[in-house]
Amino acid sequence: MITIDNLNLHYDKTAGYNTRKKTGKKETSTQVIFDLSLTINEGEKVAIIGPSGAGKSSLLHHIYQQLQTSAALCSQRQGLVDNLSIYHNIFMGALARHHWLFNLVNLIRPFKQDLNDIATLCQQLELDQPLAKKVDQLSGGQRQRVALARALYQQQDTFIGDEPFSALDPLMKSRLLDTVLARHKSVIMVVHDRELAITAFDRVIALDKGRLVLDSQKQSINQQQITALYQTSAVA
Ligand SMILES: Nc1ncnc2c1ncn2[C@@H]1O[C@H](COP(=O)(O)OP(=O)(O)OP(=O)(O)O)[C@@H](O)[C@H]1O
Repeated sequence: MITIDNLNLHYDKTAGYNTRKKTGKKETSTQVIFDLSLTINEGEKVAIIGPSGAGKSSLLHHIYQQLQTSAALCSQRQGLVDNLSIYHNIFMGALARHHWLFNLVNLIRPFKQDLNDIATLCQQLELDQPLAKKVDQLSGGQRQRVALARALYQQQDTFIGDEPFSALDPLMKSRLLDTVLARHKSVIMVVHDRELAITAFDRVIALDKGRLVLDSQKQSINQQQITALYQTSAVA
């Protein structure tokens, strides 16, 4: 599904992420990923872990750039439109599936089918708020579930998530993760909860200071190695 070969990713203040080669001139950018090679096959459920600033979001951003229209992204930034309703924010996930005229009519006067589908989705995500409510009136955890619902409503085979449950309590986090895993063939997700990463995913990838330091299938994960990764980083 995706092959990354010796990736060196830089973050430039003006141009954002880029993969340019070193020129020898004075550097104006920061390198965030170093010599990273990785293959992720279709059907895999992969957790990306690592200490803060390790490069997890940068790697996820690069993966999404490669997959683009074939993957649904649920990023930390959410990108919700504050003065639109829950319904409208979630329906945006389906815009690419329909003709623009259908989208326009549906946004002005929602079709029953979409209203029902989105209401069902909200129930599954335990979001018990009126669909007409504007998202700027929601809590952090409710907003996170609207962003998650919008990504699920894209109905893609691949889900890419950057800690999409950070504002939720552990039990709800675990239930919603099960929903995301069940609804997608492939999942690549940054997960801050190490325990959850190890128990719920088939494969765990760890980054530290921009480098791939662990790539392990669930059955052969070395818990001590993961603990050490976070301890080393805390004292560094
Ligand atoms: N907008 C930005 N401007 C400058 N540097 C950035 C920017 N975004 C990321 N970086 C740099 O890239 C490095 C990796 O950041 P990234 O967000 O990928 O890490 P992360 O592992 O996802 O961290 P966290 O767990 O805290 O979200 C950081 O050290 C940071 O300094």
